[in-house]
Amino acid sequence: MDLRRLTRGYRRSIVAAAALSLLGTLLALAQPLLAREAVDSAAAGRLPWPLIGTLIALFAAQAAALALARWVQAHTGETMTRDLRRHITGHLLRVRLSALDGGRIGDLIARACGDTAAVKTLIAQSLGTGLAGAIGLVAAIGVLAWLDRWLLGAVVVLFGGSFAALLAVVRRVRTESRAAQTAEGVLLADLERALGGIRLVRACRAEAVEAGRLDSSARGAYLANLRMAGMVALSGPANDLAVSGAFLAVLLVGASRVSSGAITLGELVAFTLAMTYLAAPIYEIFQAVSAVQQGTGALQRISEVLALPVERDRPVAVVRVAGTPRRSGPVLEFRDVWFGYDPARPVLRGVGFTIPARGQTALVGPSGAGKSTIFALAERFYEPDHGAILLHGRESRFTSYARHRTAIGLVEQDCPLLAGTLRDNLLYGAAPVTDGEIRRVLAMTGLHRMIEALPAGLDTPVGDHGRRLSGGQRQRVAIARCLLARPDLILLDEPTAHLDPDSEHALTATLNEVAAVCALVVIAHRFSTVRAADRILVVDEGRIRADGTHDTLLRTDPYYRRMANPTPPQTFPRYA
Ligand SMILES: Nc1ncnc2c1ncn2[C@@H]1O[C@H](COP(=O)(O)OP(=O)(O)OP(=O)(O)O)[C@@H](O)[C@H]1O
Repeated sequence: MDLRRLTRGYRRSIVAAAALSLLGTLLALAQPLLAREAVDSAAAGRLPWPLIGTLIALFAAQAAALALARWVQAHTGETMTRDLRRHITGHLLRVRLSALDGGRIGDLIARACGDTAAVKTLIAQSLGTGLAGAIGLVAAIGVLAWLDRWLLGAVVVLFGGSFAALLAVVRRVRTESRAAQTAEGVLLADLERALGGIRLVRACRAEAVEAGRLDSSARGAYLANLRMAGMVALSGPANDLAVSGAFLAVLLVGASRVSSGAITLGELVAFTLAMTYLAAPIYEIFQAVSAVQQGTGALQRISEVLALPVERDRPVAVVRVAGTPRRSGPVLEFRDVWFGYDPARPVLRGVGFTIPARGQTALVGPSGAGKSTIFALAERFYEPDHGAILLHGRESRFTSYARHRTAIGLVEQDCPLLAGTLRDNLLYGAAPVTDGEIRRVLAMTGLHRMIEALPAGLDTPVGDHGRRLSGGQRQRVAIARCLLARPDLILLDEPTAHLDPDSEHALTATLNEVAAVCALVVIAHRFSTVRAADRILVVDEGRIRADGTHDTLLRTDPYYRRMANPTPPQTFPRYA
Protein backbone atom coordinates (compact mmCIF):
# COMPACT_ATOMS: atom_id res chain seq x y z
CA MET A 1 0.00 0.00 0.00
CA ASP A 2 1.44 3.37 -0.99
CA LEU A 3 0.07 6.87 -1.23
CA ARG A 4 -0.91 6.38 -4.87
CA ARG A 5 -3.00 3.26 -4.16
CA LEU A 6 -4.39 4.75 -0.97
CA THR A 7 -5.77 7.80 -2.76
CA ARG A 8 -7.30 5.83 -5.66
CA GLY A 9 -11.02 6.58 -5.72
CA TYR A 10 -10.71 9.73 -3.61
CA ARG A 11 -8.66 11.90 -5.94
CA ARG A 12 -11.70 13.93 -7.02
CA SER A 13 -12.45 14.93 -3.43
CA ILE A 14 -8.78 15.70 -2.79
CA VAL A 15 -8.62 17.86 -5.90
CA ALA A 16 -11.92 19.57 -4.91
CA ALA A 17 -10.48 20.39 -1.48
CA ALA A 18 -7.26 21.66 -3.08
CA ALA A 19 -9.25 23.76 -5.58
CA LEU A 20 -11.31 25.32 -2.77
CA SER A 21 -8.15 26.04 -0.73
CA LEU A 22 -6.58 27.56 -3.79
CA LEU A 23 -9.66 29.67 -4.45
CA GLY A 24 -9.43 30.91 -0.84
CA THR A 25 -5.75 31.78 -1.35
CA LEU A 26 -6.40 33.57 -4.65
CA LEU A 27 -9.26 35.55 -3.09
CA ALA A 28 -6.82 36.50 -0.32
CA LEU A 29 -4.15 37.53 -2.80
CA ALA A 30 -6.52 39.86 -4.61
CA GLN A 31 -7.05 41.76 -1.35
CA PRO A 32 -3.61 43.53 -1.17
CA LEU A 33 -4.08 44.85 -4.71
CA LEU A 34 -7.41 46.44 -3.77
CA ALA A 35 -6.03 47.53 -0.39
CA ARG A 36 -3.21 49.41 -2.16
CA GLU A 37 -5.79 51.41 -4.15
CA ALA A 38 -7.94 51.95 -1.03
CA VAL A 39 -5.00 53.14 1.16
CA ASP A 40 -3.63 55.45 -1.56
CA SER A 41 -7.14 56.94 -2.07
CA ALA A 42 -7.62 57.35 1.69
CA ALA A 43 -4.14 58.98 1.92
CA ALA A 44 -5.34 61.40 -0.78
CA GLY A 45 -8.37 62.25 1.44
CA ARG A 46 -11.07 60.19 -0.35
CA LEU A 47 -12.72 57.13 1.26
CA PRO A 48 -13.36 54.66 -1.66
CA TRP A 49 -16.61 53.00 -0.46
CA PRO A 50 -17.08 50.70 -3.52
CA LEU A 51 -13.49 49.39 -3.04
CA ILE A 52 -14.07 48.87 0.68
CA GLY A 53 -17.31 46.99 -0.11
CA THR A 54 -15.47 44.75 -2.61
CA LEU A 55 -12.74 44.09 -0.03
CA ILE A 56 -15.35 43.01 2.56
CA ALA A 57 -16.98 40.70 -0.02
CA LEU A 58 -13.54 39.20 -0.80
CA PHE A 59 -12.88 38.57 2.91
CA ALA A 60 -16.24 36.80 3.26
CA ALA A 61 -15.78 34.72 0.07
CA GLN A 62 -12.27 33.72 1.19
CA ALA A 63 -13.56 32.58 4.60
CA ALA A 64 -16.37 30.57 2.96
CA ALA A 65 -14.02 28.90 0.46
CA LEU A 66 -11.51 27.94 3.18
CA ALA A 67 -14.24 26.60 5.51
CA LEU A 68 -15.66 24.49 2.71
CA ALA A 69 -12.17 23.25 1.78
CA ARG A 70 -11.57 22.13 5.38
CA TRP A 71 -14.90 20.33 5.49
CA VAL A 72 -14.24 18.49 2.20
CA GLN A 73 -10.79 17.52 3.50
CA ALA A 74 -12.14 16.26 6.80
CA HIS A 75 -14.89 14.35 5.00
CA THR A 76 -12.38 12.76 2.62
CA GLY A 77 -10.08 11.88 5.55
CA GLU A 78 -12.93 10.23 7.48
CA THR A 79 -14.21 8.34 4.43
CA MET A 80 -10.75 7.05 3.60
CA THR A 81 -10.17 5.98 7.20
CA ARG A 82 -13.49 4.15 7.28
CA ASP A 83 -12.71 2.38 4.00
CA LEU A 84 -9.14 1.59 5.05
CA ARG A 85 -10.36 0.15 8.35
CA ARG A 86 -12.98 -1.90 6.51
CA HIS A 87 -10.25 -3.17 4.18
CA ILE A 88 -7.75 -3.98 6.93
CA THR A 89 -10.29 -5.65 9.29
CA GLY A 90 -11.77 -7.63 6.38
CA HIS A 91 -8.24 -8.71 5.48
CA LEU A 92 -7.38 -9.65 9.08
CA LEU A 93 -10.47 -11.86 9.33
CA ARG A 94 -9.29 -13.82 6.27
CA VAL A 95 -5.58 -14.04 7.10
CA ARG A 96 -4.21 -17.59 7.16
CA LEU A 97 -3.95 -18.89 10.71
CA SER A 98 -0.34 -19.89 10.06
CA ALA A 99 0.43 -16.19 9.47
CA LEU A 100 -1.40 -15.15 12.66
CA ASP A 101 0.26 -17.78 14.88
CA GLY A 102 3.51 -15.81 15.17
CA GLY A 103 1.99 -12.30 15.52
CA ARG A 104 0.57 -10.42 18.48
CA ILE A 105 -3.13 -9.67 18.33
CA GLY A 106 -2.81 -6.36 20.25
CA ASP A 107 -0.30 -5.06 17.71
CA LEU A 108 -2.67 -5.96 14.87
CA ILE A 109 -5.46 -4.05 16.65
CA ALA A 110 -3.14 -1.04 16.99
CA ARG A 111 -2.46 -1.16 13.27
CA ALA A 112 -6.16 -1.44 12.39
CA CYS A 113 -7.15 1.46 14.69
CA GLY A 114 -4.19 3.72 15.62
CA ASP A 115 -2.29 3.58 12.34
CA THR A 116 -5.39 4.16 10.26
CA ALA A 117 -6.08 7.26 12.39
CA ALA A 118 -2.54 8.50 11.62
CA VAL A 119 -3.25 7.99 7.94
CA LYS A 120 -6.42 10.05 8.33
CA THR A 121 -4.30 12.94 9.63
CA LEU A 122 -2.14 12.50 6.57
CA ILE A 123 -5.14 12.78 4.28
CA ALA A 124 -7.03 15.45 6.21
CA GLN A 125 -4.03 17.67 6.81
CA SER A 126 -1.81 17.20 3.90
CA LEU A 127 -2.81 16.18 0.44
CA GLY A 128 -5.34 18.93 -0.36
CA THR A 129 -3.73 21.65 1.75
CA GLY A 130 -0.23 20.77 0.61
CA LEU A 131 -1.21 21.01 -3.03
CA ALA A 132 -3.11 24.28 -2.53
CA GLY A 133 -0.29 25.58 -0.29
CA ALA A 134 2.31 24.95 -3.02
CA ILE A 135 0.23 26.74 -5.66
CA GLY A 136 -0.68 29.50 -3.19
CA LEU A 137 3.02 29.99 -2.38
CA VAL A 138 3.92 30.45 -6.05
CA ALA A 139 0.97 32.86 -6.54
CA ALA A 140 1.86 34.84 -3.39
CA ILE A 141 5.50 35.16 -4.53
CA GLY A 142 4.22 36.33 -7.94
CA VAL A 143 2.07 39.07 -6.34
CA LEU A 144 4.98 40.15 -4.08
CA ALA A 145 7.37 40.28 -7.06
CA TRP A 146 4.86 42.39 -8.97
CA LEU A 147 4.48 44.77 -5.99
CA ASP A 148 8.22 45.23 -5.25
CA ARG A 149 11.19 42.99 -6.14
CA TRP A 150 13.58 44.53 -3.58
CA LEU A 151 11.24 43.85 -0.72
CA LEU A 152 10.68 40.32 -2.03
CA GLY A 153 14.49 39.76 -1.91
CA ALA A 154 14.51 40.54 1.83
CA VAL A 155 11.60 38.13 2.40
CA VAL A 156 13.14 35.24 0.39
CA VAL A 157 16.44 35.41 2.33
CA LEU A 158 14.66 35.16 5.71
CA PHE A 159 11.95 32.64 4.78
CA GLY A 160 14.36 30.49 2.71
CA GLY A 161 16.66 29.85 5.69
CA SER A 162 13.82 28.84 7.97
CA PHE A 163 12.31 26.59 5.28
CA ALA A 164 15.54 24.58 4.92
CA ALA A 165 15.69 24.11 8.71
CA LEU A 166 12.07 22.95 8.76
CA LEU A 167 12.69 20.31 6.10
CA ALA A 168 15.51 18.81 8.18
CA VAL A 169 13.13 18.57 11.16
CA VAL A 170 10.41 16.96 9.09
CA ARG A 171 12.73 14.14 8.02
CA ARG A 172 13.39 13.19 11.65
CA VAL A 173 9.65 13.29 12.37
CA ARG A 174 9.14 10.30 10.08
CA THR A 175 11.61 8.08 11.96
CA GLU A 176 10.20 9.04 15.34
CA SER A 177 6.63 8.61 14.16
CA ARG A 178 7.30 5.03 13.09
CA ALA A 179 9.04 4.34 16.43
CA ALA A 180 6.04 5.78 18.32
CA GLN A 181 3.50 3.72 16.36
CA THR A 182 5.53 0.54 16.91
CA ALA A 183 5.84 1.26 20.63
CA GLU A 184 2.08 1.83 20.85
CA GLY A 185 1.51 -1.51 19.09
CA VAL A 186 3.70 -3.24 21.70
CA LEU A 187 1.79 -1.50 24.51
CA LEU A 188 -1.57 -2.67 23.15
CA ALA A 189 -0.30 -6.21 22.65
CA ASP A 190 1.03 -6.31 26.24
CA LEU A 191 -2.25 -4.94 27.60
CA GLU A 192 -4.21 -7.51 25.63
CA ARG A 193 -1.93 -10.24 27.02
CA ALA A 194 -2.41 -9.07 30.62
CA LEU A 195 -6.20 -8.55 30.41
CA GLY A 196 -6.73 -11.74 28.39
CA GLY A 197 -5.00 -13.73 31.15
CA ILE A 198 -6.16 -11.59 34.09
CA ARG A 199 -7.12 -14.62 36.21
CA LEU A 200 -3.68 -16.15 35.72
CA VAL A 201 -2.06 -12.78 36.51
CA ARG A 202 -4.02 -12.53 39.78
CA ALA A 203 -3.53 -16.18 40.73
CA CYS A 204 0.23 -15.90 40.18
CA ARG A 205 0.35 -12.51 41.97
CA ALA A 206 1.99 -11.17 38.82
CA GLU A 207 0.32 -7.72 38.82
CA ALA A 208 3.64 -6.00 39.52
CA VAL A 209 5.43 -7.93 36.76
CA GLU A 210 2.72 -7.09 34.23
CA ALA A 211 2.58 -3.46 35.43
CA GLY A 212 6.36 -3.20 34.92
CA ARG A 213 6.07 -4.68 31.45
CA LEU A 214 3.24 -2.30 30.51
CA ASP A 215 5.14 0.60 32.01
CA SER A 216 8.19 -0.11 29.90
CA SER A 217 6.14 -0.34 26.68
CA ALA A 218 4.25 2.85 27.62
CA ARG A 219 7.63 4.49 28.21
CA GLY A 220 8.79 3.49 24.73
CA ALA A 221 5.75 5.21 23.18
CA TYR A 222 6.16 8.20 25.53
CA LEU A 223 9.81 8.77 24.59
CA ALA A 224 9.24 8.47 20.86
CA ASN A 225 6.19 10.78 20.99
CA LEU A 226 8.16 13.24 23.13
CA ARG A 227 11.06 13.33 20.67
CA MET A 228 8.59 13.97 17.87
CA ALA A 229 6.73 16.67 19.84
CA GLY A 230 10.10 18.30 20.65
CA MET A 231 10.98 18.59 17.00
CA VAL A 232 7.56 19.93 16.04
CA ALA A 233 7.69 22.37 18.98
CA LEU A 234 11.13 23.62 17.93
CA SER A 235 10.04 24.16 14.39
CA GLY A 236 7.03 26.35 15.42
CA PRO A 237 9.01 29.22 17.05
CA ALA A 238 11.66 28.95 14.31
CA ASN A 239 8.91 29.55 11.80
CA ASP A 240 7.44 32.43 13.88
CA LEU A 241 10.89 33.99 14.22
CA ALA A 242 11.40 33.89 10.47
CA VAL A 243 7.95 35.48 9.92
CA SER A 244 8.54 38.30 12.46
CA GLY A 245 12.07 38.88 11.10
CA ALA A 246 10.75 39.09 7.57
CA PHE A 247 8.02 41.57 8.60
CA LEU A 248 10.57 43.75 10.42
CA ALA A 249 12.91 43.68 7.42
CA VAL A 250 10.08 44.58 5.04
CA LEU A 251 8.93 47.45 7.26
CA LEU A 252 12.50 48.83 7.56
CA VAL A 253 13.40 48.47 3.88
CA GLY A 254 9.85 49.47 2.88
CA ALA A 255 9.85 52.66 5.02
CA SER A 256 13.10 53.83 3.45
CA ARG A 257 11.73 53.07 -0.06
CA VAL A 258 8.50 55.02 0.72
CA SER A 259 10.55 58.00 2.01
CA SER A 260 12.77 57.88 -1.11
CA GLY A 261 9.58 57.82 -3.26
CA ALA A 262 10.41 54.44 -4.88
CA ILE A 263 7.04 53.04 -3.75
CA THR A 264 3.84 54.56 -2.33
CA LEU A 265 2.48 53.98 1.19
CA GLY A 266 -0.36 51.96 -0.41
CA GLU A 267 2.19 49.68 -2.09
CA LEU A 268 3.97 49.06 1.24
CA VAL A 269 0.65 48.27 2.96
CA ALA A 270 -0.32 45.98 0.06
CA PHE A 271 3.07 44.23 0.29
CA THR A 272 2.80 43.60 4.05
CA LEU A 273 -0.77 42.35 3.60
CA ALA A 274 0.32 39.99 0.81
CA MET A 275 3.14 38.75 3.08
CA THR A 276 0.64 37.54 5.65
CA TYR A 277 -0.73 35.35 2.87
CA LEU A 278 2.76 33.98 2.24
CA ALA A 279 3.00 32.64 5.80
CA ALA A 280 -0.18 30.55 5.44
CA PRO A 281 0.95 28.46 2.43
CA ILE A 282 4.40 27.94 4.01
CA TYR A 283 2.75 26.71 7.20
CA GLU A 284 0.39 24.49 5.18
CA ILE A 285 3.28 22.98 3.24
CA PHE A 286 5.18 22.32 6.47
CA GLN A 287 2.10 20.69 8.04
CA ALA A 288 1.52 18.64 4.92
CA VAL A 289 5.12 17.39 4.69
CA SER A 290 5.27 16.51 8.38
CA ALA A 291 1.85 14.75 8.19
CA VAL A 292 3.10 12.83 5.14
CA GLN A 293 6.18 11.76 7.13
CA GLN A 294 4.04 10.62 10.06
CA GLY A 295 1.43 9.00 7.84
CA THR A 296 3.99 7.12 5.75
CA GLY A 297 5.28 5.37 8.89
CA ALA A 298 1.72 4.29 9.66
CA LEU A 299 1.11 3.32 6.03
CA GLN A 300 4.17 1.04 6.16
CA ARG A 301 2.76 -0.75 9.22
CA ILE A 302 -0.63 -1.09 7.52
CA SER A 303 1.06 -2.46 4.38
CA GLU A 304 2.73 -5.14 6.50
CA VAL A 305 -0.71 -6.30 7.69
CA LEU A 306 -2.16 -6.20 4.18
CA ALA A 307 0.80 -8.29 2.97
CA LEU A 308 -0.15 -11.19 5.31
CA PRO A 309 -1.41 -14.08 3.15
CA VAL A 310 -5.17 -14.69 3.20
CA GLU A 311 -7.33 -17.76 2.60
CA ARG A 312 -8.24 -17.63 -1.06
CA ASP A 313 -10.51 -20.03 -2.93
CA ARG A 314 -9.24 -21.53 -6.19
CA PRO A 315 -10.59 -20.06 -9.45
CA VAL A 316 -13.94 -21.55 -10.51
CA ALA A 317 -12.42 -23.06 -13.71
CA VAL A 318 -9.87 -25.07 -11.67
CA VAL A 319 -12.56 -26.16 -9.22
CA ARG A 320 -14.81 -27.46 -12.05
CA VAL A 321 -12.01 -29.68 -13.40
CA ALA A 322 -11.71 -31.26 -9.94
CA GLY A 323 -15.14 -32.90 -10.36
CA THR A 324 -18.24 -32.94 -8.19
CA PRO A 325 -18.47 -34.20 -4.62
CA ARG A 326 -19.87 -37.71 -4.02
CA ARG A 327 -22.57 -37.99 -1.41
CA SER A 328 -22.18 -41.77 -1.05
CA GLY A 329 -19.01 -43.10 0.55
CA PRO A 330 -16.84 -41.56 3.26
CA VAL A 331 -17.49 -37.97 4.31
CA LEU A 332 -13.83 -37.27 5.09
CA GLU A 333 -10.59 -38.89 4.07
CA PHE A 334 -6.97 -38.12 4.96
CA ARG A 335 -4.51 -39.52 2.38
CA ASP A 336 -0.89 -39.70 3.50
CA VAL A 337 -1.08 -36.26 5.12
CA TRP A 338 2.16 -34.63 6.28
CA PHE A 339 2.07 -31.34 8.12
CA GLY A 340 4.24 -29.24 10.43
CA TYR A 341 3.53 -25.76 11.89
CA ASP A 342 7.20 -25.40 10.99
CA PRO A 343 7.51 -27.49 7.81
CA ALA A 344 10.98 -28.60 8.94
CA ARG A 345 9.44 -30.27 12.03
CA PRO A 346 6.46 -32.38 10.95
CA VAL A 347 3.70 -32.88 13.53
CA LEU A 348 1.68 -35.23 11.27
CA ARG A 349 3.68 -37.88 9.39
CA GLY A 350 1.69 -39.69 6.74
CA VAL A 351 -1.71 -39.73 8.45
CA GLY A 352 -4.36 -41.70 6.53
CA PHE A 353 -7.92 -42.65 7.49
CA THR A 354 -11.52 -42.42 6.27
CA ILE A 355 -14.60 -41.32 8.19
CA PRO A 356 -17.91 -42.92 7.09
CA ALA A 357 -21.00 -40.77 6.60
CA ARG A 358 -22.61 -42.08 9.81
CA GLY A 359 -21.29 -43.30 13.13
CA GLN A 360 -18.86 -42.25 15.81
CA THR A 361 -15.07 -42.41 15.53
CA ALA A 362 -12.82 -41.71 18.50
CA LEU A 363 -9.27 -40.33 18.23
CA VAL A 364 -7.13 -41.33 21.18
CA GLY A 365 -3.45 -40.94 21.91
CA PRO A 366 -0.95 -39.30 24.20
CA SER A 367 -0.83 -35.54 24.72
CA GLY A 368 0.96 -33.78 21.87
CA ALA A 369 0.45 -36.72 19.48
CA GLY A 370 -1.27 -34.48 16.90
CA LYS A 371 -5.00 -35.15 17.46
CA SER A 372 -6.09 -31.48 17.57
CA THR A 373 -3.80 -30.81 14.61
CA ILE A 374 -5.75 -33.44 12.62
CA PHE A 375 -8.93 -31.48 13.44
CA ALA A 376 -7.29 -28.17 12.44
CA LEU A 377 -6.36 -29.64 9.06
CA ALA A 378 -9.80 -31.24 8.62
CA GLU A 379 -11.30 -27.75 9.17
CA ARG A 380 -8.70 -26.31 6.72
CA PHE A 381 -7.20 -23.93 9.26
CA TYR A 382 -3.90 -25.11 7.76
CA GLU A 383 -3.10 -26.85 4.46
CA PRO A 384 -1.12 -30.13 4.40
CA ASP A 385 2.53 -29.92 3.33
CA HIS A 386 2.04 -33.21 1.49
CA GLY A 387 -0.89 -35.58 0.82
CA ALA A 388 -4.56 -34.77 0.43
CA ILE A 389 -7.72 -34.26 2.45
CA LEU A 390 -10.96 -35.26 0.72
CA LEU A 391 -14.45 -34.12 1.62
CA HIS A 392 -17.18 -36.30 0.07
CA GLY A 393 -14.53 -37.84 -2.20
CA ARG A 394 -13.28 -34.52 -3.61
CA GLU A 395 -9.97 -32.90 -2.72
CA SER A 396 -10.79 -30.19 -0.22
CA ARG A 397 -8.43 -27.66 -1.79
CA PHE A 398 -10.81 -27.56 -4.78
CA THR A 399 -13.78 -26.71 -2.56
CA SER A 400 -14.44 -23.20 -1.29
CA TYR A 401 -13.55 -22.58 2.35
CA ALA A 402 -17.15 -21.59 3.09
CA ARG A 403 -18.62 -24.77 1.59
CA HIS A 404 -16.01 -26.95 3.28
CA ARG A 405 -16.67 -25.42 6.69
CA THR A 406 -20.44 -25.58 6.24
CA ALA A 407 -20.04 -29.36 5.91
CA ILE A 408 -17.84 -29.70 9.01
CA GLY A 409 -18.71 -28.47 12.51
CA LEU A 410 -15.96 -28.10 15.10
CA VAL A 411 -16.08 -27.76 18.88
CA GLU A 412 -12.59 -26.99 20.14
CA GLN A 413 -11.07 -28.08 23.42
CA ASP A 414 -11.53 -24.74 25.20
CA CYS A 415 -15.00 -24.14 23.60
CA PRO A 416 -14.58 -20.45 22.88
CA LEU A 417 -17.77 -18.38 23.01
CA LEU A 418 -18.09 -14.78 21.86
CA ALA A 419 -19.27 -11.82 23.93
CA GLY A 420 -23.03 -11.50 23.37
CA THR A 421 -26.13 -13.37 24.48
CA LEU A 422 -26.71 -17.11 24.66
CA ARG A 423 -28.94 -16.79 21.60
CA ASP A 424 -26.18 -14.98 19.63
CA ASN A 425 -23.80 -17.80 20.44
CA LEU A 426 -26.24 -20.60 19.69
CA LEU A 427 -27.20 -19.15 16.31
CA TYR A 428 -23.68 -17.98 15.37
CA GLY A 429 -23.02 -19.23 11.84
CA ALA A 430 -26.19 -21.37 11.87
CA ALA A 431 -28.60 -21.58 8.94
CA PRO A 432 -32.08 -20.17 9.79
CA VAL A 433 -33.59 -22.46 12.44
CA THR A 434 -37.05 -22.71 14.01
CA ASP A 435 -37.76 -22.19 17.71
CA GLY A 436 -38.80 -25.85 17.87
CA GLU A 437 -35.38 -26.91 16.60
CA ILE A 438 -33.64 -24.68 19.15
CA ARG A 439 -35.73 -26.24 21.93
CA ARG A 440 -34.94 -29.76 20.69
CA VAL A 441 -31.17 -29.11 20.58
CA LEU A 442 -31.24 -27.41 24.01
CA ALA A 443 -32.97 -30.48 25.42
CA MET A 444 -30.47 -32.81 23.69
CA THR A 445 -27.53 -30.96 25.20
CA GLY A 446 -29.16 -30.62 28.63
CA LEU A 447 -29.17 -26.79 28.46
CA HIS A 448 -32.95 -26.31 28.65
CA ARG A 449 -33.14 -26.40 32.47
CA MET A 450 -30.30 -23.93 32.92
CA ILE A 451 -31.86 -21.53 30.39
CA GLU A 452 -35.34 -21.84 31.92
CA ALA A 453 -33.87 -20.81 35.28
CA LEU A 454 -32.38 -17.61 33.84
CA PRO A 455 -34.61 -14.48 34.07
CA ALA A 456 -33.53 -13.30 30.62
CA GLY A 457 -33.47 -16.86 29.18
CA LEU A 458 -31.71 -17.03 25.81
CA ASP A 459 -31.08 -13.27 25.97
CA THR A 460 -28.70 -13.61 28.94
CA PRO A 461 -25.25 -12.17 28.15
CA VAL A 462 -22.41 -14.71 28.41
CA GLY A 463 -19.58 -12.18 29.00
CA ASP A 464 -16.26 -11.91 27.18
CA HIS A 465 -15.22 -15.37 25.89
CA GLY A 466 -18.32 -16.75 27.71
CA ARG A 467 -16.68 -16.21 31.11
CA ARG A 468 -20.03 -15.89 32.89
CA LEU A 469 -20.76 -19.56 32.16
CA SER A 470 -19.18 -22.61 33.75
CA GLY A 471 -16.76 -24.73 31.70
CA GLY A 472 -19.42 -27.44 31.28
CA GLN A 473 -22.11 -24.93 30.26
CA ARG A 474 -19.74 -23.38 27.72
CA GLN A 475 -19.00 -26.80 26.33
CA ARG A 476 -22.70 -27.63 25.93
CA VAL A 477 -23.48 -24.27 24.31
CA ALA A 478 -20.64 -24.88 21.83
CA ILE A 479 -21.98 -28.38 21.05
CA ALA A 480 -25.55 -27.02 20.67
CA ARG A 481 -24.29 -24.33 18.28
CA CYS A 482 -22.57 -26.99 16.23
CA LEU A 483 -25.70 -29.19 16.10
CA LEU A 484 -27.90 -26.26 15.05
CA ALA A 485 -25.67 -25.68 12.01
CA ARG A 486 -26.52 -29.25 10.85
CA PRO A 487 -23.12 -30.16 9.34
CA ASP A 488 -22.34 -33.52 7.65
CA LEU A 489 -19.45 -34.14 10.03
CA ILE A 490 -18.97 -32.98 13.60
CA LEU A 491 -15.52 -32.80 15.21
CA LEU A 492 -15.53 -32.65 19.00
CA ASP A 493 -12.28 -32.08 20.89
CA GLU A 494 -12.71 -33.65 24.34
CA PRO A 495 -16.47 -32.98 24.62
CA THR A 496 -16.78 -34.46 28.11
CA ALA A 497 -13.70 -32.82 29.63
CA HIS A 498 -15.68 -30.40 31.82
CA LEU A 499 -18.73 -32.54 32.62
CA ASP A 500 -19.84 -34.29 35.80
CA PRO A 501 -20.67 -38.04 35.49
CA ASP A 502 -24.44 -37.43 35.04
CA SER A 503 -23.96 -34.79 32.33
CA GLU A 504 -21.31 -36.95 30.69
CA HIS A 505 -23.73 -39.86 30.59
CA ALA A 506 -26.46 -37.66 29.09
CA LEU A 507 -24.06 -36.21 26.51
CA THR A 508 -22.82 -39.66 25.51
CA ALA A 509 -26.45 -40.65 24.81
CA THR A 510 -26.87 -37.42 22.76
CA LEU A 511 -23.72 -38.14 20.76
CA ASN A 512 -25.04 -41.63 19.95
CA GLU A 513 -28.23 -40.01 18.66
CA VAL A 514 -26.23 -37.51 16.58
CA ALA A 515 -23.98 -40.25 15.18
CA ALA A 516 -27.08 -41.95 13.75
CA VAL A 517 -27.73 -38.99 11.41
CA CYS A 518 -24.23 -37.67 10.65
CA ALA A 519 -20.55 -38.48 11.07
CA LEU A 520 -18.98 -37.74 14.43
CA VAL A 521 -15.29 -37.71 15.33
CA VAL A 522 -14.43 -37.27 18.98
CA ILE A 523 -11.03 -36.70 20.57
CA ALA A 524 -11.27 -38.38 23.93
CA HIS A 525 -9.08 -39.11 26.89
CA ARG A 526 -11.94 -40.57 28.95
CA PHE A 527 -12.50 -44.21 28.39
CA SER A 528 -16.29 -43.92 28.81
CA THR A 529 -16.47 -41.66 25.73
CA VAL A 530 -14.13 -43.88 23.74
CA ARG A 531 -16.18 -46.98 24.51
CA ALA A 532 -19.26 -45.44 22.87
CA ALA A 533 -17.39 -45.09 19.53
CA ASP A 534 -17.97 -47.48 16.64
CA ARG A 535 -14.33 -47.20 15.67
CA ILE A 536 -11.18 -45.96 17.33
CA LEU A 537 -8.03 -44.45 15.78
CA VAL A 538 -4.94 -44.44 17.98
CA VAL A 539 -2.64 -41.48 17.17
CA ASP A 540 0.97 -41.47 18.26
CA GLU A 541 3.82 -39.16 17.25
CA GLY A 542 1.88 -37.86 14.24
CA ARG A 543 0.88 -41.29 12.89
CA ILE A 544 -2.20 -43.51 13.09
CA ARG A 545 -0.70 -46.31 15.14
CA ALA A 546 -3.77 -48.54 15.28
CA ASP A 547 -7.30 -48.57 14.00
CA GLY A 548 -10.18 -50.81 15.04
CA THR A 549 -13.02 -51.49 17.42
CA HIS A 550 -12.71 -51.46 21.19
CA ASP A 551 -12.43 -55.25 21.38
CA THR A 552 -9.81 -55.50 18.62
CA LEU A 553 -7.66 -52.74 20.10
CA LEU A 554 -7.87 -54.23 23.58
CA ARG A 555 -6.21 -57.31 22.15
CA THR A 556 -3.75 -55.70 19.73
CA ASP A 557 -2.68 -52.27 21.05
CA PRO A 558 -0.68 -51.84 24.26
CA TYR A 559 -1.44 -48.09 24.58
CA TYR A 560 -5.16 -48.70 24.23
CA ARG A 561 -5.01 -51.56 26.71
CA ARG A 562 -3.35 -49.33 29.27
CA MET A 563 -5.88 -46.57 28.59
CA ALA A 564 -8.73 -49.02 29.16
CA ASN A 565 -7.19 -50.43 32.35
CA PRO A 566 -5.12 -47.63 33.85
CA THR A 567 -2.72 -48.52 36.64
CA PRO A 568 -2.69 -45.69 39.26
CA PRO A 569 0.83 -44.17 38.90
CA GLN A 570 0.76 -44.18 35.11
CA THR A 571 -0.98 -40.87 34.50
CA PHE A 572 0.49 -40.31 31.03
CA PRO A 573 0.50 -43.67 29.28
CA ARG A 574 3.18 -44.28 26.64
CA TYR A 575 3.92 -47.15 24.33
CA ALA A 576 6.05 -49.89 25.83
N1 LIG B 1 -0.36 -23.28 16.52
C1 LIG B 1 0.71 -24.05 16.76
N2 LIG B 1 1.94 -23.60 16.41
C2 LIG B 1 3.03 -24.37 16.61
N3 LIG B 1 3.00 -25.62 17.15
C3 LIG B 1 1.81 -26.12 17.53
C4 LIG B 1 0.60 -25.36 17.36
N4 LIG B 1 -0.42 -26.11 17.82
C5 LIG B 1 0.10 -27.29 18.26
N5 LIG B 1 1.44 -27.30 18.08
C6 LIG B 1 2.36 -28.39 18.37
O1 LIG B 1 1.93 -29.54 17.63
C7 LIG B 1 2.07 -30.73 18.39
C8 LIG B 1 0.73 -31.49 18.41
O2 LIG B 1 -0.21 -30.71 19.11
P1 LIG B 1 -1.75 -31.13 19.19
O3 LIG B 1 -2.46 -30.04 19.85
O4 LIG B 1 -2.21 -31.55 17.85
O5 LIG B 1 -1.67 -32.42 20.14
P2 LIG B 1 -2.84 -33.27 20.81
O6 LIG B 1 -2.61 -34.67 20.45
O7 LIG B 1 -4.17 -32.70 20.43
O8 LIG B 1 -2.55 -33.00 22.35
P3 LIG B 1 -3.57 -32.91 23.59
O9 LIG B 1 -4.17 -34.27 23.78
O10 LIG B 1 -2.67 -32.52 24.70
O11 LIG B 1 -4.57 -31.86 23.25
C9 LIG B 1 2.53 -30.31 19.78
O12 LIG B 1 3.92 -30.57 19.85
C10 LIG B 1 2.26 -28.80 19.83
O13 LIG B 1 3.25 -28.16 20.58
